[in-house]
Amino acid sequence: MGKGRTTLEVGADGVAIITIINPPVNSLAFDVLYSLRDNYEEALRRNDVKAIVVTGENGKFSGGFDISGFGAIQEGKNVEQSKPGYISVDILTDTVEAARKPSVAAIDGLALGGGLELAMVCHARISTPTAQLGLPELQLGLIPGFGGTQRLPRLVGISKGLEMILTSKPVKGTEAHDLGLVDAVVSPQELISTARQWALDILERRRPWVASLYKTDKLDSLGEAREIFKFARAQTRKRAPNLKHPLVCIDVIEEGIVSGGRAGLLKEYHDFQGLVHSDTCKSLVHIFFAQRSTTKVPGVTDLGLAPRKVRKVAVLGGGLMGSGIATALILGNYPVILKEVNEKFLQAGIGRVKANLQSRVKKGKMSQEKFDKTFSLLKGVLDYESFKDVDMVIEAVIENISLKQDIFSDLEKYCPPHCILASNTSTIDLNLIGKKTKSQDRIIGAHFFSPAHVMPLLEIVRTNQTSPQAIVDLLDVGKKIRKTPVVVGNCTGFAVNRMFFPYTQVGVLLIERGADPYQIDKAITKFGMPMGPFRLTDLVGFGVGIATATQFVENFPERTYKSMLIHLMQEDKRTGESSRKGFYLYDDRRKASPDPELRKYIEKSRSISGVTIDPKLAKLSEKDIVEMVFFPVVNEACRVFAEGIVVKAADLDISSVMGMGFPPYRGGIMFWADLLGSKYIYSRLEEWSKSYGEFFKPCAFLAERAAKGAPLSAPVEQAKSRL
Ligand SMILES: C[C@H](O)CC(=O)SCCNC(=O)CCNC(=O)[C@H](O)C(C)(C)COP(=O)(O)OP(=O)(O)OC[C@H]1O[C@@H](n2cnc3c(N)ncnc32)[C@H](O)[C@@H]1OP(=O)(O)O
Repeated sequence: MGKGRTTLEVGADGVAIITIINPPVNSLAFDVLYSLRDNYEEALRRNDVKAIVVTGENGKFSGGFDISGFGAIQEGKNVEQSKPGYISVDILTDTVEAARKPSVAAIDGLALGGGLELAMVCHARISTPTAQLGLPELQLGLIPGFGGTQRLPRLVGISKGLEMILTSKPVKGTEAHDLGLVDAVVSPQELISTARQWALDILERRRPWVASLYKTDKLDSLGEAREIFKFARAQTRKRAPNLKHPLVCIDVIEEGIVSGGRAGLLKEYHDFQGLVHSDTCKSLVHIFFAQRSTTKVPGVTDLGLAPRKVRKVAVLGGGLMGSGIATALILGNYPVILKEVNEKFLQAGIGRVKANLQSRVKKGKMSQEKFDKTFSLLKGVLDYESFKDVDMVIEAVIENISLKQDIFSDLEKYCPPHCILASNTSTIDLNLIGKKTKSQDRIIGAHFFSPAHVMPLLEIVRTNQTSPQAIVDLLDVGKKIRKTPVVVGNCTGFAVNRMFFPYTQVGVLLIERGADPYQIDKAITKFGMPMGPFRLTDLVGFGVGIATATQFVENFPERTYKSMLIHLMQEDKRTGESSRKGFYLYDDRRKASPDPELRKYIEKSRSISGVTIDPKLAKLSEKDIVEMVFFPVVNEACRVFAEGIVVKAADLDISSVMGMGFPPYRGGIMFWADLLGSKYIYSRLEEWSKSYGEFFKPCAFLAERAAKGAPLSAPVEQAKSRL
């Protein structure tokens, strides 16, 4: 705290350079903003200053408002509250933009959120070609709060401005130039000198002196603008039906277009204040930091170990997972050797990797040149000959213990002694996999989610013997291939599959007792999940579903729900989406529709389970459905946390969001649960366990936290010490 500031340096040419200094991203904390104000006032006062250039230290303009400062605002601690719109109106608009000395922003690296808003207040912007410029505030459940809703549409037009804000996607300096957001693009070496000269040129009227808030040339007529807003609202409602803040944002932009930029600024300030206190904002800010904290593992990443360089990776198995992993690795610029057992399988694997890359080319996400370069990083092999210089192996063969044991013992022979030996297993104990080797310290799980080149999560599974160095190395590789790695302990299902096994099981329990499967899926997707439990089971396929469920039934017999429903359907050659029949019927375009036939399977499995219809379950409210489906998930998440499978509750939040599609704007499973309260969740589970059995029984950890009224996400030690 208190490390952020700006500096002022006045050159012989009369240009004052104000530099933002607040590592690592020069975020605009309150101390930085007040320092900026003081420097500005000084520059405006001093006779030797004719013009001003604003820039950021270390090649980064600014990553925006200091996100860690939102906590203080939420608690009502900031000074800004005393004067509405103080920063946006008093400092940025009435001091910087209205100054009688011109300002130019010199942008390198990034100008995001408040950073870009500060740049837009300046009278011109010079950028490097690769700088990232954008307003990503909506990703935090907010709207731009320093005038971005007003100035961006005035600089780039309403449609483009809306698009940039609603998608939160930044543009590069070159595109920003084409859009009119920046005035010139130059190399980093020329940035400051060009900005200096530009500022003097503005002063001497050789360049236009533009106050963006009053710019109108890019604005559409009022009638056209209203149409654009109408369309944007309809799109937004469809894309994000549970979110209010994108609609608030459109209202704020519209206010400025209808009533003028200053009125827009005031509405922006007012609405921003409301949103910053919303659960959505709290949840998304939590996710922002939780995602960045997964790589901070006590006892591992605090030992001062540097990741070793991984020059070459071998992937064993070219099936769906192996080829996806190989794709992710070559996309991250790692040379990969893909090993298969015969030429046919090898060619199929290489073909899959190629298809994965080609689909990027087709979607315009990758150039042909980049495709050629990336694909050339892949080499197929049939033996271990070329394994002598690999630094990491990721095994992704079928789930067969003895096969994997043999493979790992071969790997120990053929790979160099420092090589990390990773397995992508999702079910087999890593200690068993490494049983025939003496390399337990370098055996580690690298659990990717399918499709591995798309899904963002990577579970890094450590055993009691995995060395911290191996974990640090895999964390680094994970980051380089753009995954969010979560370090987890070795147990059935690890974090994601373990906490989510009740998700599908509870669905079956409920429909056997009379609940409607389609109503359940509807309520769950309305809550924000990409799919309800039944649609998901269809997608995964009944074969995989039964195999996974068997693991959990064997390991946790007391709390798994045993039903014959899926088996009965499978016997009738219904295997889910791939057979076009599961809980739903599927047409040629994978569109799912309810199947009246389902009833007969449910009736049969009901009688095998020996349960009866409970009329209460036939008319569950949406709220009840959500709670009955997710509280057992919370219960299992509590067990995972209490057992130390993850080091902090936030890791479960990230695992649930990135591994299962839990809505990020609800903050992840544990954060969401804490908003509802441990007592409430406990009491509901307790009540259901009396009516519907052990499946719902709250675990000891949950009972303990509920008894104390303590949050579920409080650190485990801390909770224990309170006992
Ligand atoms: C009023 C205004 O309109 C409101 C706002 O401005 S809201 C803020 C808008 N800005 C943003 O949303 C940008 C958020 N940041 C990012 O997207 C990315 O961090 C980035 C693109 C700037 C950099 O990405 P990358 O290089 O991958 O580094 P990343 O690991 O994300 O961040 C580096 C560190 O900076 C921190 N950080 C990044 N942006 C920050 C911010 N705006 N405030 C506080 N900390 C920030 C991260 O927490 C991380 O800290 P750590 O090392 O202790 O974990």
